[in-house]
Amino acid sequence: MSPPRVLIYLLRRDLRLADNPIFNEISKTFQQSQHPYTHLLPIYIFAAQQIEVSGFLSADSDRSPFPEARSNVAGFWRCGPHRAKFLAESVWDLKRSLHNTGNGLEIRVGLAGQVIQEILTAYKKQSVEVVAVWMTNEEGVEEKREERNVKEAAEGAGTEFKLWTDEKYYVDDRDIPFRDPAHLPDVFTSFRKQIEPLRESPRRVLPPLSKLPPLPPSIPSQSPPFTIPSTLEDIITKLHKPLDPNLGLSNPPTSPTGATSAHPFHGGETTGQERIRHLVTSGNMSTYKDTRNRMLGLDFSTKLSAWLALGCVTARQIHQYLLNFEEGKTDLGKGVQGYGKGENKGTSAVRFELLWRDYFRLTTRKFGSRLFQISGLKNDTSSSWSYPQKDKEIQRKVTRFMEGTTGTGLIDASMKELFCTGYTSNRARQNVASFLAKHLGIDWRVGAEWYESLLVDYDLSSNWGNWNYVAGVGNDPRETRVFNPVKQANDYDPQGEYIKTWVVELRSLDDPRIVFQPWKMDDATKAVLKVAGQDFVEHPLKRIEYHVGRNAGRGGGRAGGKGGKAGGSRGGAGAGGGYHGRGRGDRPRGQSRKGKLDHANDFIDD
Ligand SMILES: Cc1cc2nc3c(=O)[nH]c(=O)nc-3n(C[C@H](O)[C@H](O)[C@H](O)COP(=O)(O)OP(=O)(O)OC[C@H]3O[C@@H](n4cnc5c(N)ncnc54)[C@H](O)[C@@H]3O)c2cc1C
Repeated sequence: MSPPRVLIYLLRRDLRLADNPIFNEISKTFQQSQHPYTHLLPIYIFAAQQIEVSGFLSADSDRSPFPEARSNVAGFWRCGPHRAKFLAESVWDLKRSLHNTGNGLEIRVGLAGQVIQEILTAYKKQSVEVVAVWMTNEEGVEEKREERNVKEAAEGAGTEFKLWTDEKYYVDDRDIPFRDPAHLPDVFTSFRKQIEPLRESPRRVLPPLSKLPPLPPSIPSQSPPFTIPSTLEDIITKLHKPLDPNLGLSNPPTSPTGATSAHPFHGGETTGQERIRHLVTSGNMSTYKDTRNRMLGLDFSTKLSAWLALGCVTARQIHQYLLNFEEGKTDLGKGVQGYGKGENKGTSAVRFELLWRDYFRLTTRKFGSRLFQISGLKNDTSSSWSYPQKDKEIQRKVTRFMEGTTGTGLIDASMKELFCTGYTSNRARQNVASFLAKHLGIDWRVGAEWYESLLVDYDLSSNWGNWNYVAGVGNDPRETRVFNPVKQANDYDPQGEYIKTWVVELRSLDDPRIVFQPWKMDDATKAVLKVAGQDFVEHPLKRIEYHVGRNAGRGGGRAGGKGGKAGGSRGGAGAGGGYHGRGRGDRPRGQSRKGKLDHANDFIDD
């Protein structure tokens, strides 16, 4: 038998078998009679700079050689519990799938360059030839450094290195109409127009894999002081171990009875594929345009973001499912509204949003480290942001923001939901980001870092790009845009159902206007609700000037008594006479005294 020739594939955010350019190539070449390599070693590394790995220490007395994986500005854990779990599940799902193909996946912790170097050194000692190290590229300063480090490690050992373009985006890199990232338009609409028609833009998904080479006969083990456990449950436990469950908050939100997660999903390619199929067969792809701005429930939006972020599914796979449905090419979705009838407004809107994701990724490529600077992509040094590090009062505000006790209902509900579940809707995210940056004037990066820590779907470009955008230092052409979270709650949560789900103290209120701004409740109501003395009713961080008119909520929100009666007491629609007339709050839609309000139904768009 000829000696093994090993190919190492370092997996990153490409955690899938299907539509994966590297696995596709490996499978193709393995069919040939002359194999360029005899064995394949897929490796996933929990990257110590981004995920705290001290939970993997072999003994309690061991010390991690790596600094804690905390964020730059506010010092939060960079990968909080929700994403850590989803990521571990995704890695494990791939391990299982690879195992079923006769291969497998090795899990390591550390810094990618070092881990690869150690493996190459160990193989050298055993006289095992490693023919190449392959990995896919990512945007981002750290990600690029990681690529350079792995390249150096490989080439230093005399091994070929190849950086592949992952094909997980909607428009393939080869089809973007410019090569130089500097040519990316600074306004999304201009970019979109270069790409349209969107339905024609994606490439076809890659063919299914046949066979993959086996794992090498010997595999160097994880270097001390770490040990990799052998079950998914243990991996999740180790990832969670260093994280204080309260994440540093003295009054962390707790999941209220009856509040269910909008994102109860497990990570991995298998569940990602199931989710896409569910969206097609339930008709939710077709109704997406009408439901996407909702905030409660499983299916108002696709919830595909976390799978997309880790590359468990690709945007063009989603597109392919949509095409098949629109053209009636498979039975999936047969009988559902829109089946076989071409693109509809729902499927078109999904494509539109997937292009936003591409756009933010290209923005990272264009602007590099400016994405993380307070002056943002615009290099705007004119705003004076408050820095929590320098001021106890600002720190207190940030804590209340994170705990969801600001006194603005929509913001508080979203922050509590985020903490408890790792997810909150796009509508809520826009309001939260605008509230922190524009209403509180606090360093927006603190919010971006809190999201990085907590979001199950955290994605470098989508997160930092959106925060830049909403904070007014990114590529939103409407510079002065400010979201009014009271108006937004009235428009998108007219009965206050979403807010009441997460701000449990408000559940018995029947006046949505008080739910939107609980600090407006009268003393009697505070007493009934047992909230007297609490910050969110006594000391709102912001008293936002917006009065909900008599027809509260387009969906028929009820206007209760001025004091916001609790639990079935007096105060039905219109009772008490609060909020009559066209006062300041009844300005034409989309306008406020200070800056411009967003337009009610807009996408994050042109
Ligand atoms: C302040 C802020 C931070 C955000 N951080 C992230 C993040 O870390 N990761 C992330 O994936 N998205 C982020 N988004 C974008 C968006 O909120 C989420 O993609 C979306 O809410 C995820 O839910 P969904 O999959 O149901 O989205 P859907 O509404 O079903 O959209 C379909 C897909 O399109 C993409 N998409 C939709 N809206 C956007 C957008 N505005 N920007 C980029 N891609 C988009 C996502 O991949 C999403 O899965 C952020 C938005 C804001 C305002």
